[in-house]
Amino acid sequence: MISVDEARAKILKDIRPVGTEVIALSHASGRVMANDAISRRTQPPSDMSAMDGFAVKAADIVTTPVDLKIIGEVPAGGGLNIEVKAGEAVRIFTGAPLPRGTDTIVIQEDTEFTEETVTIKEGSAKGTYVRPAGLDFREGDVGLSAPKILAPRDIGLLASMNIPWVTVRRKPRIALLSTGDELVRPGEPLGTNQIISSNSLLVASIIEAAGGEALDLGIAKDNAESLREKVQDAKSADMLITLGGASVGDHDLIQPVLGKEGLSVDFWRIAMRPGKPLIFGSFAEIPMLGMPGNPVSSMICSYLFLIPALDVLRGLPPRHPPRQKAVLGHDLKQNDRREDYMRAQIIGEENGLPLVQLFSKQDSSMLSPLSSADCLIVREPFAEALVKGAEVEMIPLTHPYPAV
Ligand SMILES: Nc1nc2c(c(=O)[nH]1)N[C@H]1C(S)=C(S)[C@@H](COP(=O)(O)OP(=O)(O)OC[C@H]3O[C@@H](n4cnc5c(N)ncnc54)[C@H](O)[C@@H]3O)O[C@H]1N2
Ligand code: MOO
Repeated sequence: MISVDEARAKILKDIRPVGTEVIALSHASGRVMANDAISRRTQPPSDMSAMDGFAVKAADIVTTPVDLKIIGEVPAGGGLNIEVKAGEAVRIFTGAPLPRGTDTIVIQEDTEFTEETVTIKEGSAKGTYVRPAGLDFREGDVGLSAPKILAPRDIGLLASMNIPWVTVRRKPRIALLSTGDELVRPGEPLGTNQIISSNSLLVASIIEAAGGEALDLGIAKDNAESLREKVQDAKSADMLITLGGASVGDHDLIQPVLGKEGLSVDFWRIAMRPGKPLIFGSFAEIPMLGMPGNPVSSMICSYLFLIPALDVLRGLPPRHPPRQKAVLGHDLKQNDRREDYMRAQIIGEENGLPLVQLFSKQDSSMLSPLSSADCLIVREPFAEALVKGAEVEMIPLTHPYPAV
């Protein structure tokens, strides 16, 4: 058995970013921009007013009150081709360009005005409420550097830079193949002793949350023909994930059957719990993760290995699940040789840290405690027994890692 860190390094070493595509900016939120964004315009394009009021010369309003002659009006998007002279002012609105000769805005609340004349009641320093040309960015500026996951505010910036199309990484296509005679899809007729294939939807949801596209290849029966037939559709994907059949039982067919179909195994079995029988290799020249069938095992393997693999496929640096300190709400016995990822709830706070309580049952088949867990408590191999109040490492099951 290899360690979790070795497994992660081996998986990430073999994965390469997928290709790019050009898409409309309106569809680019959450996608990974693959080329730097260079601004196609200057913003603001000229000196602009930040307020509704009057454009004046600062030199005219050093002493107040003072009366100025109104010689015109300029709205946002408008323009006034005149030169403002001493003793003159222009009615102006937010977002409008400053007329030539003016350098300061007086907000209308600080004035009294008729059609012809404005009385400036309070002076303001030169440049007040003026947004100078290029305040935000200039044509030719690198607005955003690639690679970058485009957030809604980035979409706003690119739009303002007049970039209607962006080059992004394709969404990595991840084929998901469930295996097992006992499995049926949710909502389908259920035979005696059959269960629902929950893993494929669970893992597909993680893939979607982490920026990929899941291709559900369905459920292969526990026989060679069914597995061989169903796995063919994986060949158009960027990565294959099999669910179940990874262990040593007579019906665990992933290695014996796919081995004859070109599966080359890099490693099998990790010193971790749950997730021990994870297989990593390549199938039809695409990376393949053979996840254990127990639902919690496939979720934790996805969290530790699949999400970073998706990062690399998307051309991003791979993330580690975020870790933080927590305080144990009870004693905990020593650990064996497998690194343990234990489901727990946050029940309060102690010394400024979350106080955690592990679920009494840690069976890797159990989805109810997984669903109500707030975090995973990580225990190193051979960790010593701990008493209530001891510090432990925890992985919160929340953002910024995709919440699962
Ligand atoms: N003799 C040994 N037996 C087992 C070992 C071992 O080392 N020696 N490892 C155990 C561990 S740990 C795990 S984890 C499981 C993994 O087994 P497989 O990957 O072969 O998975 P299956 O046997 O196919 O299924 C295990 C369990 O999960 C259920 N399952 C499978 N697929 C799904 C699905 N898509 N949705 C929901 N549930 C699923 C399946 O019905 C089984 O109950 O092996 C241990 N055994
Ligand atoms: O290692 Mo298995 O994944 O515990 O149940």
